[in-house]
Amino acid sequence: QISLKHGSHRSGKRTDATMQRWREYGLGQFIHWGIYSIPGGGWDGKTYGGAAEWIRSWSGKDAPNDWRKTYDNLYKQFNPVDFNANKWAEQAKNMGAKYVIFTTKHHDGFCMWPSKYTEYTIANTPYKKDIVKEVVDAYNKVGIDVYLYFSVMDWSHQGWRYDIKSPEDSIAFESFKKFTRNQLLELLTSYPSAKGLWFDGTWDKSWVKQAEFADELETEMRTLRPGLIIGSRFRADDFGKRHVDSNGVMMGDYEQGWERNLPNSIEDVHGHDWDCVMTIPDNQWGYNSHWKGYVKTPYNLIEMLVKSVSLSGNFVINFGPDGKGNIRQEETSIAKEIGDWMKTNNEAIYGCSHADMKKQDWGYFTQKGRKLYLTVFNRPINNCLNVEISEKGVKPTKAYFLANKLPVAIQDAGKNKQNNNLYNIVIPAKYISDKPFVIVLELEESQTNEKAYQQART
Ligand SMILES: C[C@@H]1N[C@@H](c2nc3ccccc3[nH]2)[C@H](O)[C@@H]1O
Repeated sequence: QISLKHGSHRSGKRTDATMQRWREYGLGQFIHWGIYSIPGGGWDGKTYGGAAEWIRSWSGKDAPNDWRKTYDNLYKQFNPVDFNANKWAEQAKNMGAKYVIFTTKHHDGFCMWPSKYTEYTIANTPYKKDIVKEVVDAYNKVGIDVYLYFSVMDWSHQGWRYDIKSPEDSIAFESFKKFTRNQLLELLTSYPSAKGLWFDGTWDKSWVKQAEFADELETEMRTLRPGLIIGSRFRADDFGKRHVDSNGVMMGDYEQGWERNLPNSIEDVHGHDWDCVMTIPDNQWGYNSHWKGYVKTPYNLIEMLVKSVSLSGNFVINFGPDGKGNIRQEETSIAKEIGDWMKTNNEAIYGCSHADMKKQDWGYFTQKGRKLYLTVFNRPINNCLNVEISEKGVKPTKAYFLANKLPVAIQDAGKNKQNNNLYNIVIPAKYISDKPFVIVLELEESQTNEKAYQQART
């Protein structure tokens, strides 16, 4: 056990109601929208390969000439005439998202809210109005919780440094730290209904060296907003360790490392709460006019969602509106397809978590109470879903299609060395589905609970 002043201040999951609500979301929407959405990964008719929200950082042959000056003047033309936060919120509601993470400020430093601490904000654009407020109000109105994305790294601020290598760096970075704290307290004060902050841009040495400052700032924010949810990406510990501290204890309230990546087994999760944030194309968060490479289908994304919930995590799908405030057609049709699936099957997602069951090839188990939800992606040729019930002596009581409650047969599938609690759930051969479907398997009360209950009665 290494003695730490600025490591994790809690071990194990948070048990408060606010965090339990977060745990039950299942599906979230990420929105990356900012000045980078104007060029959309290209300029002067040329498109570039990198992640479009990083376009300000491109240079040389990868960017138009004199690009930095051009980029830094783009805000003067930011006027998203098609932006309608209520339309976005409606679409997210229909998709089945329970929370949204919205970019208040990305690495380029442009603020989508009228911050008092810099001129580089929405207030100084033709649009003028407070976009963060419009998004918060619209999403809250339809019952979707809002989380504010905030990039600590801020290329627009004079005091930003990638590392602190001189007294000058140190003085500059002190002004940057003051600015960052001011903006975070400003966001929490201005948007009190925001449930949490999703931090990014915290990997550079300059910030990693601020263990004490970041720890105190986190404490200050949590005091200002009791229940605030902050992930493991915000701060590093006394020795620069991120996400988990030098004693292997997770920092923050949930593991925030699953970016465009998913855990593969419950062992990868280490008992943490976690979210996975995922792009629809390969690696574009901000709007890119020319998606290159593979674009995930609705069913790729639904499988990732079900896999996330089966491993007790949340799955967050990214949308990148264009410079005029339109959500592109590809994203709109994916949202619709996912929403249609969720309307039928969301009972297998909301409030569900990992089931202690052996992973099967046909798909995934999620669980809520004594109900197991079997989401089938790979229907076996013999129509038999193998199920091994891990809880000793616990038997299934009934099985049925979630969609229409029609019963399905449960076959005892004999015994083997490791487990004598094997069953086949038999899908009727005549049942045809071109989409993933869910079978509910209800279990008896667990023996341990039952025994405890009986003892308690005596
Ligand atoms: C949620 C995502 N995090 C940002 C990001 N910047 C990175 C730099 C290096 C490696 C991964 C990165 N992800 C992406 O721009 C997006 O905002």
